[in-house]
Amino acid sequence: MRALLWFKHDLRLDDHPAVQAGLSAARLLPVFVLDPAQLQEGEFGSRRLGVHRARFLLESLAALDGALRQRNSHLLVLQGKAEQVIPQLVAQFELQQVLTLEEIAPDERAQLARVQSNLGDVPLQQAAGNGLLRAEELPCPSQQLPQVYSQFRSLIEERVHVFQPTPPPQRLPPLPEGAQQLLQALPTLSQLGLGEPLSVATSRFPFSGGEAAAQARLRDYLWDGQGVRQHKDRRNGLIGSEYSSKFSPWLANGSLSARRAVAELRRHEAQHGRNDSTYRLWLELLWREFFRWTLRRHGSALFKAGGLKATARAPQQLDQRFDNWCQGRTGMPLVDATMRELAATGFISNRGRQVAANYLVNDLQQDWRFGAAWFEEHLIDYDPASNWGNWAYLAGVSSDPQRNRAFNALRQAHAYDPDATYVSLWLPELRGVPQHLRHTPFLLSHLQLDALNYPRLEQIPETWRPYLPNAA
Ligand SMILES: Cc1cc2nc3c(=O)[nH]c(=O)nc-3n(C[C@H](O)[C@H](O)[C@H](O)COP(=O)(O)OP(=O)(O)OC[C@H]3O[C@@H](n4cnc5c(N)ncnc54)[C@H](O)[C@@H]3O)c2cc1C
Repeated sequence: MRALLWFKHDLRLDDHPAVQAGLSAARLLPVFVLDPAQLQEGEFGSRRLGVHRARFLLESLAALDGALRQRNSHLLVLQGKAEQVIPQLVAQFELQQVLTLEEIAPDERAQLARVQSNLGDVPLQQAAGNGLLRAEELPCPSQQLPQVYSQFRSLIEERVHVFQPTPPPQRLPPLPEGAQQLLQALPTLSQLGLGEPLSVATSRFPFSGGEAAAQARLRDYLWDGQGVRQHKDRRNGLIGSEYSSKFSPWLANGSLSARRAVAELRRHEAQHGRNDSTYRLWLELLWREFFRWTLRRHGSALFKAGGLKATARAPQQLDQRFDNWCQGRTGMPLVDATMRELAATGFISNRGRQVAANYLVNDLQQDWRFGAAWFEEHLIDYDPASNWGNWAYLAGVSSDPQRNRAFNALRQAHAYDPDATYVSLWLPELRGVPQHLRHTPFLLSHLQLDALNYPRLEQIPETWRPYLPNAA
């Protein structure tokens, strides 16, 4: 058998069913297709792929190519539309099968269908591989899974799941004759029209793309540094590399298998004992799983203004306040610091995401989908199910029955950034303001704010009154 191995959001050799399926091929052509359309503005005015994730992606592809080279193979990276590129390669090298992992998001599924249609009689074999649970491992048909996280979790936890990921192969079949000639250097960010990412001295975790970096972080968080044992207490942190696992960018592009992560977590628990923190990490990974099954079930409905609730009335306006939010210039320091960190580094904490998203939807009353699309462009760990699922949840249009999830942003600021260290890090213009006023610069006079070149809040919400400094 001569096969094409099509990598998409699964940039690894470990625990990869399509890689395993390709091992018996006489010739195997590993391919990744980069679609330049991802770099153009979409429906909501943002790109689907921004500079930070593109950097991470290019590093991940280089690492995958390196790993393949060590095993007698190569990665062919081509730009174009998969529905044209894949069938063309199949015809050119007389391949008999295309192996890949299945997709769960509607656009990606539609693309798989187009590829299959253009392949004609050549089968496109899709294996499950980026989630934790396969459909046959669920306790009920997927359409009957509970639509509320707590119930989903309880149901999944009724059974003990043992994950036994397959290790990476030692060697892969050779490329088809002549395929070497198509190999070319990866494009640079500039060639993709993205410029270069800003170099940020205060950047938190030094994320680098690729499977080896993912495995190193897994090792460090679970074994060497054992950060996992404090996960519960630290998970609301805003600064630094150790407040959470930082697995998400590798999980999102598939450099890390979720099943491998959980298998290692179980191994850690077997050796060092289970505690609230190790359990908490499992619960976080179950959130990811929950949103994956939600996306599978509801498909494109998740991307609609009303989300999964046909009758819900999510705000649908869009005005200057949205641009201010994107630029980190709303006048609410915690939100602004979060948005500036996102633009500068491509990563923000879960707490930061919640506060910023909530503020856009509930305080600024803007259309949540534009916020989700902005995150899509900027997050290095962007994942359709987790991003749009979390946004819909916060906008009150998910399958969760609770409608109003409004946060008090000022209360959050005092609770999670009590010394204003985080806002001082990302908002240099506030460093000269007395510390007790750094979360409330809107209490300063017009003259003072103008001198700082920091925006003024339109209005101080009534609910913030109890959290204003006494001096005000
Ligand atoms: C508005 C909003 C948008 C988000 N967009 C994304 C996204 O595009 N991609 C993404 O991976 N996560 C997203 N999240 C979820 C969460 O913020 C990140 O997964 C987490 O901050 C990543 O850091 P970590 O790997 O250190 O997480 P940890 O706290 O160490 O958790 C471990 C893993 O569990 C999963 N996880 C944890 N929390 C969640 C959650 N709430 N939803 C889904 N999975 C979770 C992730 O895979 C994460 O890597 C979003 C959250 C919000 C509120």
